[in-house]
Amino acid sequence: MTVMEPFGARLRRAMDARGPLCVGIDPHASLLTEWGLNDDVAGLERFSRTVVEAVADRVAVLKPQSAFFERFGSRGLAVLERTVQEARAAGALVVMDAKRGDIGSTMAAYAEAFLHKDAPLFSDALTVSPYLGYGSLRPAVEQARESGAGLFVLALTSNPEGGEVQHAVRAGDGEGPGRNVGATILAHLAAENAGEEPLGSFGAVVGATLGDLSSYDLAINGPLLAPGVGAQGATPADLPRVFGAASGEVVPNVSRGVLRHGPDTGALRAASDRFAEEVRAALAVS
Ligand SMILES: O=C(O)c1cc(=O)[nH]c(=O)n1[C@@H]1O[C@H](COP(=O)(O)O)[C@@H](O)[C@H]1O
Repeated sequence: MTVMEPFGARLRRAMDARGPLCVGIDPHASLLTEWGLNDDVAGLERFSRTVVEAVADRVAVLKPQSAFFERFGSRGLAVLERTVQEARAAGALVVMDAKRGDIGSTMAAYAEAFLHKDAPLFSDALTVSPYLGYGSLRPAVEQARESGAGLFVLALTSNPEGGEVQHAVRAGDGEGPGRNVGATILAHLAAENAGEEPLGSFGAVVGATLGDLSSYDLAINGPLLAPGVGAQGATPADLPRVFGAASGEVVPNVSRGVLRHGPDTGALRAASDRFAEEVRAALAVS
């Protein structure tokens, strides 16, 4: 049996070859309508195929948002399976954005669904929520290691409501004041990725919308998925200010900012290329 190279190594190579941009496949009902498609399974399939055709051969990562597929039940999930397979076949890494999180024994089943090498929805990485406690993600970490896959763990999310959980300060552990929950998640990830080269497989989600993050230790030796560029108001030029010395590990995600240019594949490609170029210029480490 061939064992797949770890996700972190595959991602590093893809980022170096293609640039770090991640394009989200988020088939909102409103976008289907804007594209002249019906809000049904056929519309969903055309939308997703078009995005894959337009950009899967040029961006490092595609991130389908599972909710927009689950909306259509089993037929929507069948479209999601094909989308993942076609995107991977075209050379993109796929991050399944399903934000799963549960008690450990149930988490093992979620991990099997998305990260077991024989799973119909096998993806290169999965977004997960650590808010049942980081340790509840252990089975997903183990499954990812076994499959050469990765995780993106919600640490500091892009939405304004996230702070009430993620900025909460834990009681001190006897060695000084406690740190906030987001920082604790980052510390767990740094431990997970320790010693991995060229990059660990266990990434954090850190919103590009959050402004100066210099009070956080973002050096987790893993990728930082940064949603919020485009429709949520962040720009590629903001990235160095937000991520500082960790900018080289940032995978900025743009969904609606690219998708609103469809349904023409050329226009989608051009929009993705523009973001890719702006990101590359902004993150160029001198
Ligand atoms: O995990 C994510 O991808 C995610 C985390 C986060 O903190 N904020 C966030 O917007 N996302 C996702 O990133 C995408 C952002 O989409 P746009 O705002 O259209 O670019 C959506 O699929 C969100 O679900």
